[in-house]
Amino acid sequence: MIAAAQRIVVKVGSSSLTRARGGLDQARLASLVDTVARRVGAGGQVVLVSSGAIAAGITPLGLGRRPRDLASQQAAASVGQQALAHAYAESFARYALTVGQVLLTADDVVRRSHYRNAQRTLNRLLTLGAVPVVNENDTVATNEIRFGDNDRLAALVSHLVGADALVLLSDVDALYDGDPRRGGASAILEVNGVEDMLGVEAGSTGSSGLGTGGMASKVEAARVASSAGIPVLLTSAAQADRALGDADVGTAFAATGSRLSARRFWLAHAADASGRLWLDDGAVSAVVKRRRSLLAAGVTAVEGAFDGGDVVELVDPSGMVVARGVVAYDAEELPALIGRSSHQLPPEQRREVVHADDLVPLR
Ligand SMILES: Nc1ncnc2c1ncn2[C@@H]1O[C@H](COP(=O)(O)OP(=O)(O)O)[C@@H](O)[C@H]1O
Ligand SMILES: N[C@@H](CCC(=O)OP(=O)(O)O)C(=O)O
Repeated sequence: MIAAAQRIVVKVGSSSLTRARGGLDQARLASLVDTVARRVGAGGQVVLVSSGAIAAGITPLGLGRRPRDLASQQAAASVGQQALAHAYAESFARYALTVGQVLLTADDVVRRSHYRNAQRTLNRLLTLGAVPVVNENDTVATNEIRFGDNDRLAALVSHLVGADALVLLSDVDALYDGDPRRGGASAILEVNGVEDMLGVEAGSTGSSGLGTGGMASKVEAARVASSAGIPVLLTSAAQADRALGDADVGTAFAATGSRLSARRFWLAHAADASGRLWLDDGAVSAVVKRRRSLLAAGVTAVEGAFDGGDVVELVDPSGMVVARGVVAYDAEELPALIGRSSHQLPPEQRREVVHADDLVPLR
């Protein structure tokens, strides 16, 4: 799958680039660069999503360990990102390759107008033969608006650049059915759909204390990318060379959905939801299976303060999110309409609550 891909996004975690007590591990970074450069030399295009700014700033600032407070994390990222960019530039220069640093905030990927901006820059860097090195812009991101971990960022960037595959590199060689630190867990070689994930426990803390998100955020990123038609390979940075070749390593997540337009992908995965609509079983089946518009008759409850035109989540009677869409009414208007069929409503209130064109099922 990866061997045949032309444009790929490779995401590498903090734990794979930095030493246990912080500070960049130049040898591991150089080995990753060797792998990426080989691929680019063979005509492939690679976007590198690299974590490690905060971890790389720990030693130069004498912090001792990964800081917990936002201001120190921002300071560490400021120092560490600079070191990271410098190290990549020097290392890729061994292959006469130029790197372009792209620091994104969640807003740059989540707001549709900004999305196109980032897309244009990344595409141009790639066509000019440079290697874009992407990270979250941690120095200005606050807790409320930041991605926090780069797995989700990598999934969004994969869609943004129309990647043929996403490779997630960590310190563990595959997804296991339980945390491998506890022992007795078995590696999962392929994930072809949600049924392969039943019973899998993906922890949300990393082993090194340097990264964030753990395996849970990688599984979620793999779900986002694969459901939008992008296959994902999850393995360790130590196996990167084999992963980008044609060796069978790690866990392969098959593409489960088809490519979505930028707008539908944004609706499904990137946009912030301002509220929730609870659906009865009939409405769930109409929306998810038959791809119909959501009518007021199938809505049982409304949560949140939203205006018509905002994005909301549609949830089934058990509370599971089954779709997201752009709602046509303000939150205050809906209670008077829900549960009523169209012929019971005045003509001006007979429009769909969420039109099928503005709705993306998530199952
Ligand atoms: N089911 C699982 N399969 C594999 N690893 C798991 C699982 N659950 C928890 N983990 C832990 O997640 C860690 C990877 O997460 P993290 O340290 O955040 O990575 P990174 O810094 O590369 O983003 C692994 O080292 C492993 O200990
Ligand atoms: N933007 C942050 C990434 C945060 C992080 O640690 O992510 P990861 O190691 O991918 O779980 C940084 O560069 O430190």
